[in-house]
Formats: sequence, structure tokens, C-alpha cells
Amino acid sequence: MRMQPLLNSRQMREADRRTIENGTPGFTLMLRAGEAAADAACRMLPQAGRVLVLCGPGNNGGDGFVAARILADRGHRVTVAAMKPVADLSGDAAEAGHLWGEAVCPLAAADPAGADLVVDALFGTGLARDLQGEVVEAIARVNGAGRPVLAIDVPSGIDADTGLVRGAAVKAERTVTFACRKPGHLLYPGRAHAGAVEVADIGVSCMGLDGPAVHANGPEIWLPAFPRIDPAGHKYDRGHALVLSGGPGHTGAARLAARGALRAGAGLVSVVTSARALAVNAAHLTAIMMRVCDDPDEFSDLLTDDRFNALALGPALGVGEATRRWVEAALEADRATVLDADALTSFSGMAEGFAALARAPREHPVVLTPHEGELRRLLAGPGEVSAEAREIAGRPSKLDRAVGLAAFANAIVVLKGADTVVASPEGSAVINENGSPYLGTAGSGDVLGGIVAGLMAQGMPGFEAAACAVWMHAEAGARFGPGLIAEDIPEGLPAVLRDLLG
Ligand SMILES: NC(=O)C1=CN([C@@H]2O[C@H](COP(=O)(O)OP(=O)(O)OC[C@H]3O[C@@H](n4cnc5c(N)ncnc54)[C@H](OP(=O)(O)O)[C@@H]3O)[C@@H](O)[C@H]2O)[C@@H](O)CC1
Ligand SMILES: [K+]
Repeated sequence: MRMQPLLNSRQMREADRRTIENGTPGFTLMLRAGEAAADAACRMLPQAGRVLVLCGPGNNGGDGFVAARILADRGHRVTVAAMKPVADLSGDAAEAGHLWGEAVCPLAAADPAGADLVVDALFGTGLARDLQGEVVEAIARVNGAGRPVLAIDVPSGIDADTGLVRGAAVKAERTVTFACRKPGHLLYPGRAHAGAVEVADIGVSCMGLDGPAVHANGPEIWLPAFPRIDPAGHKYDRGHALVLSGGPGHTGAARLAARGALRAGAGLVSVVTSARALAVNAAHLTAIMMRVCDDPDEFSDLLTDDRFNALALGPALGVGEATRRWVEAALEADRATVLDADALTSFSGMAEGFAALARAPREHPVVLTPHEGELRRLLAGPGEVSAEAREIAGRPSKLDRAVGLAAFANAIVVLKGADTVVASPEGSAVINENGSPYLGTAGSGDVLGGIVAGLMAQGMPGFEAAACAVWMHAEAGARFGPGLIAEDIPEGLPAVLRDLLG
């Protein structure tokens, strides 16, 4: 298994430039890209058919002209509609336009409804601003025609770096991209617009580039750091995770998290409960133990025992001063700590204070697991919030928001959603892609926090534990499919672990 880098458009340009500098002409790359697109088109349309190729003003359009030439040579009836006449193109795109060598109609005259396949070569990684005017209209006609669409590199109108729609965007059935995928292929809505994405090797290397290290999340990222069980060891070698319970009537979330931690392999897991909630927790727990703490001071006392090496707190704790004090006690104790839900929302409008706590020098990782609403409330909630925090919350790109919060709080951030991003304070990130819509169910996030804590209890580093937990959680949910409830996720972990660990 190889790591799958996701290069942004600046990094892609740099990769391109280096390849050209090392002796491969840009036009050769364009010929390879166009051929890969033509091959993909032929797989979608195996019999000779009517192909409409839409070409933009830059090199993405150039790829389109090359693909059009190859498809016509292979017997398809090809129409090319372009934003600019070939005479107005420059560089490699002009050369590709001449290679096409046949008539080009204006974009406004393109008739996607009359095609068996539409090849979208309007814009790729060079999209620089929102689309307007006739391109928006042409894209609306393509999307309305209901014909299969193959996008070259990126569905036009999708920002390759953020996955956001810039004015309008093509909805493709497939996308053929070059060298490696881009963040916008994994981040929604780009992921939905791209359809199935295939990567063509055109001789451009994605390695050794400056800038953010962003990857698709997968076992290759974290399996080497996965805790291995020592055959001669015992449960005390695999850590002891503590999960904080809410009060009576709010205890289920902690038990879900605790179950996740135990299934993830923590040697011991205890729910920390108030005396008032003890009976209800006791009625539901067997392998998971309990510790009674009625206030944060008792919790601090408990944490003088360094065998408790991982903490998870937040779900169903309640929002306010009391929860802030539990969070302070947890952070002061310097254990591998997961903060979720109310542990984050309790600091709404106090982003600076929260960050000061999280940033205090510490040995063990802090993992924050907000969804978008929790991130917004934490960084831009009502109250005295710094311009820096507000700027992070307002970033259009989910990737940038996650990386921003991670740096701001010096913590690992799991920004949850269908395209969960895990970011480190140093700026590296992974984007998850094995989830399923069924994971959006009550208590699912509680289980995730527990899995992260369970892995860290076994000594897995924070970033790897978070990325691994996100992947395993999604995998267990996706395998279960329809009818999934949060309780099923921990029970799905053994099968996922068996396949991972062999
Ligand atoms: N990297 C590689 O290894 C390889 C890359 N290759 C291919 O090159 C593609 C990147 O090419 P690219 O840089 O020319 O950018 P591209 O997406 O064609 O668009 C730029 C043009 O669009 C214009 N424009 C921008 N926004 C606009 C808007 N909103 N509305 C209107 N116009 C707008 C912009 O004009 P300007 O901003 O200057 O006005 C410029 O004319 C890449 O996706 C891949 O397909 C392969 O050929 C081989 C190897
Ligand atoms: K495109």
C-alpha cells in the first residue's frame, strides 16, 4: 500500500514545472493526458458514438483537443465546442488545437443532449475565480442533459483545492485526473461532482514538493504505528482509558465511547461517573468498569494515578462552567485526551482561553473532534473572539478550517462529516473517504471519540490514532450498511481489525 498524496493546484504546477525542467516537454505531458482521457472515454463508450468535447481557454482545454483528435481517429463522431477560437489559444493548448485540426463551434452552440458522451475539458487546476455568463449556461445545459460526462482532471467549476463550486460546476460520472488526486476530488461537494475518479500516470512525480502534506486517509498512513499485542503481555500493557459520563439521564454517550475504546483494544476502560449516575451506569456495564468522581477536584485526584493514560470527555456533559472545569482538570493532568461535543461547545466565545489551555506545554496529545457546528461555535461563537479565530472559522475550505484550528489550539483536529479531515498542528492532514451516509446516526461521534482514546491508551501517537479511528469507524459503519445504529459500530470493529491485522 502506497501513500496517496493529494496535491493542490500550486503543488501540481510545481510538479509539472519540475518534470518539464527535467526534459519532458509540456506538450508531451498534454499528449499523454489527452490520451488517458480518450482511453477513459472509450471505456465509457465502447461502441463508436457521438462525443461532445467542451474545451476551455487553458491547458485543460488543450487536453480536450488532444482527446478529441484521438477519439475521432478511433471512429467516434466528435464535435468540439470551445470557449475561444483555436487562433486565440497560446502555448501547448494552441498546439493541441492545431492537432485537432477540424471545425470548432462556439460554446453557446454546444448540444450536450445530442451526444452519447460529453467530455468536459473547460477548466482544471487553473480555475481562478467564479464562473460567469455563457460557461454557467453551458454547464447548466450539460447537467440538465442527463448524458454521461467524463471530466478531464477536475469537473469544471470545482475548485481543485477546496472541492467547492465556483459559480457552477459540471456533474461528472467519471473523472480522469493526472499524477495524483487533488483535495477537491475528496472534499464535498467536489467528490459528488467528480463521480468515480481514476488517476492516470503521465510521468509527473508527486513526491518531494513543498507545502502542505495532504493525503487520502488509509491504512498506509497509520498501520505501521498500530499497537501490536505482545503475546507475553497483559491487559495492563494496553493502557487504561477513562470516559466521562454525563449526569443521570445523560449517560449513554459515555458508554458508547467506552465500548468504542474497549473494542479498539484498550486494556482497561472505565466510565467516570457521578454517584448520582452510578446506578444507571452500573446497570448497563460489564467489562467496562466505573470510577466515581463528583467534581473536577476528585477527577484531578484520580488522575494522580498515572495508569489512567487516556481520557475522553465531552458527549452529554452539558454546556457551561462545570464542563469547562472538567476539561481544565483533564488538560492539566497531561494525558492523551479526546475533547468532543460539550467539552468544545462549553468554550464557545472563549476560543483564546481554550487555546491557551490546549497550548500549554504538554507531553501527550490532545485530539479535538468537532463537527462543523462545534468548530464554528468554538472559534466564532458569540463573545470576545479574536480576529484570528474568526478568520479560521470563516475559511471557505474545510481542509483549511481543520488545519487552522489544529495550529490555533496546538491539537490534532478531527473535523467530522462525510469527508472528515484529520489535521495536525504542523499542517499535515488526511481526508477520509470510506464513510457511508449511515454513519450520520445518534451517538456515532461518541463511539469515534472512544476509539481514538482507546488507540491512544495503547500508545498510538495522536495523529495516527485519530486517522486510524476515523477510518475504522467509517469502515465498520459502511460494512454494516442500512439500519446502522451507534451500538453496531464497536461491534463491527473486530472484523475490521481482523482484516487489517491479518
Ligand atoms: N499539471 C500537469 O502536470 C499537467 C496539466 N495538464 C492540464 O492542464 C490543466 C491546467 O491548465 P491551466 O493551468 O492552463 O489551467 P486551466 O484549468 O486550463 O484554466 C486556465 C484558463 O482558464 C482561465 N480561467 C480561470 N478561471 C476562469 C474563470 N472563472 N472564468 C473564465 N476563465 C477562467 C484562465 O484565464 P485567466 O485566469 O488568465 O483569465 C486560463 O486561460 C490541468 O487541469 C490539466 O488538465 C496537462 O495538460 C498535462 C500535465
Ligand atoms: K475539466
